[in-house]
Amino acid sequence: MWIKICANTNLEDALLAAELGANAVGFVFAPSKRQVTPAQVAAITPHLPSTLEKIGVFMTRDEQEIVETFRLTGLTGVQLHGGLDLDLARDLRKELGDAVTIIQTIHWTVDGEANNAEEVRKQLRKIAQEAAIDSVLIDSKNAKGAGGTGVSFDWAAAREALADYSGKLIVAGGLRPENIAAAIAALNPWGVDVASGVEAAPGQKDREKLLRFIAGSQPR
Ligand SMILES: O=C(O)c1ccccc1NCC(=O)[C@H](O)[C@H](O)COP(=O)(O)O
Repeated sequence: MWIKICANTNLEDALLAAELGANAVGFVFAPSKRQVTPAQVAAITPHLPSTLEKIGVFMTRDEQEIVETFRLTGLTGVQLHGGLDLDLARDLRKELGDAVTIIQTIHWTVDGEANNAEEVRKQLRKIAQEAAIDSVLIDSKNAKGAGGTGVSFDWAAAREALADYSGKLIVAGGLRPENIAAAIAALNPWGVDVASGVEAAPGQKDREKLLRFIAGSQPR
């Protein structure tokens, strides 16, 4: 199982995630209580293991902003969190080549009347035909935000909509040590991603929670 520990704001937490077995760490450039600047991330990444993936999370669809941040910060991947924009993914692939891992986020709205299953299916069909995208991350969205919500979506309802997608699927949204095994059992993803569920406080990771989350992500 590929494991990404997201929304890191300091070197100690990112190193801890790596030490405990995470495959990737994330840094949020999107507006958030965990938002970091390119300068902060540029100071952190040189001290991380070279084998650890370093993913920047972007809400913007401004290609130049993403490219400049990628080049300045030592990232290995970008997570496109601001909606599906195939042109943006293609342009980033063209500009950054194989050096970048491109993760496309899609959302499951947990409040309101959205027809999530149909929308998710539609987006996955488009993504399946798009070579520029390496993997898909499905995350919860609610009135308060579209990332780091700490709220899980209805896995049973999503299961069917996700089943036809044969690419790399990463599940996020409200995952915690207590529910990670159930999420994996329900959705059989390629990877998992967490931000608030392993924190002691916003932007600060908790060693015990990290340990339990990573242990719970292992196959049984
Ligand atoms: O983590 C944030 O604060 C955040 C804010 C805005 C956009 C994205 C954000 N995080 C991106 C991630 O990949 C998170 O891990 C994912 O949204 C899950 O968060 P959580 O529900 O807190 O585990």
